[in-house]
Amino acid sequence: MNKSILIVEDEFVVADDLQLTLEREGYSVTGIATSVREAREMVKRKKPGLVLLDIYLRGPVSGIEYANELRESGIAFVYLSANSSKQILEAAKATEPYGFLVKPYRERDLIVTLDIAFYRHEHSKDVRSQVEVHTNISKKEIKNNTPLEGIVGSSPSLLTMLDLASIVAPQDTSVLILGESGTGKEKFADYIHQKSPRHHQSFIKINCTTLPPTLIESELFGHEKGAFTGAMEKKIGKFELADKGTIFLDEIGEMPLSLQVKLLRVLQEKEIERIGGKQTIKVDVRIIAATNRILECEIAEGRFRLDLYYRLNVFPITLPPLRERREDILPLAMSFAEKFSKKFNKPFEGISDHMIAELQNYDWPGNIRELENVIEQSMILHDAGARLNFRKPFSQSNLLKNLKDQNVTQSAGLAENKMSTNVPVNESTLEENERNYILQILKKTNGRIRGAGGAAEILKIPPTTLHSKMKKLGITRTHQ
Ligand SMILES: Nc1ncnc2c1ncn2[C@@H]1O[C@H](COP(=O)(O)OP(=O)(O)OP(=O)(O)O)[C@@H](O)[C@H]1O
Repeated sequence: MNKSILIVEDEFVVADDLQLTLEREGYSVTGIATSVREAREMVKRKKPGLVLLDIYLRGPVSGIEYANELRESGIAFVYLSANSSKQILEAAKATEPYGFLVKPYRERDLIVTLDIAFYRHEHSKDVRSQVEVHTNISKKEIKNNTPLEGIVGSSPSLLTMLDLASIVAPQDTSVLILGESGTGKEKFADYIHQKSPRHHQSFIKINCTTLPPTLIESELFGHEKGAFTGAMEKKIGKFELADKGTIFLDEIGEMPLSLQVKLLRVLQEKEIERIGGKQTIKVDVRIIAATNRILECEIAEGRFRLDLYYRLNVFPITLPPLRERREDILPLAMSFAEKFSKKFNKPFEGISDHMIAELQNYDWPGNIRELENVIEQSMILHDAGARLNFRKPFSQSNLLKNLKDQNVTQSAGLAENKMSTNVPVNESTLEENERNYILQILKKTNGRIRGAGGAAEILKIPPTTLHSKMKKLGITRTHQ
């Protein structure tokens, strides 16, 4: 691998110091350019493996503008900049750099960043060569022939992401799945595992928000007997359990900083240590991480480690929100309606025109999960002999109120555009429906009420309101 570096930096002292450090660390420095013009010429002549690029340079062209040329030529680059304002970070990010170092940086950060940058560049080459091998997996073929493990949709943006997932699946690289809540990140992680050579091994999921920080470490890495108060028995952590398989770390943006260091070690050294343990244990685990947070902002605010970000971000897949792929709404709705008609043993004779229009017009802030919930609610309330009708999404009200409104509307004989069931719903059925619905949501969130992806957020009501509703409906923890 070509480990030579071109320094593009117009401050002589900084450049000179960099050169000394890099050479001491075993890298070869192909030269120092003080402007983009010089850099272009040196890249052509010396063909460096990586460019360390200052953003503000002598001459009319900035480092960020030049970065686009480097990217197009397939040359890795890492920014060096004293300015890390949001605006600069955004502009830099758009050029897909292999790293960003904020001056003044520590020598150690420089070395780690370069190590990761070379590693990522090498892996992205593997992936690129796979793209060539896979050119026959066209989007059309995925759409028509390849079993998609329950992934519904044929919008170009979804198919592009499926293409990427199919390409990266057989590779042993980490994958970072980005996207708003409910866009299908876990579904994609599952798909990647199923399509990987590890598919006969375990696929272990862990949600970094559902466990208190004190428990995550033991959950991930395990502990020895007596490691801390309450550790009565030895516990094998998820990483050991996932050995030879895949681990899915959902909501990675929520992982405490102290654990991020340990995760980095798993990625770099492929080893773990149980809490209270003395020996290191080798693990062979592929990591797929997901988040709905903007990790760059988390990094800028000191909540996420840059080195871990670069390790995980070897192959990002960004899932589009449902409102940006409206053509998928109807196929998804149909597939959920069929699923729930079987589950609730209700006939399904298609979706009413009114409902189709409402589904298409709504913006789906909770994405596919919200659509699934709406279809589930509608199916619960659906009657035989009619096409499936729409009930206002939960976000606009609560179920009880909607049903009451609907009762009033029906008894007043008004043909208002609301979900309609043909028979009036009595109060006990309303309560039962609401109770069942809340229980289902709580089951999906593993009983979690608060926070991102919690039941209150899905139901679009404050957690305190949900608590009092649960109390009123007699829902206790044992029910969940
Ligand atoms: N393309 C799809 N086809 C069919 N079902 C889907 C698709 N994408 C997601 N789903 C379903 O939508 C629901 C939400 O998906 P998933 O849990 O994968 O989203 P997520 O992005 O991981 O959500 P969160 O960020 O809240 O964890 C799940 O029930 C999943 O099975």
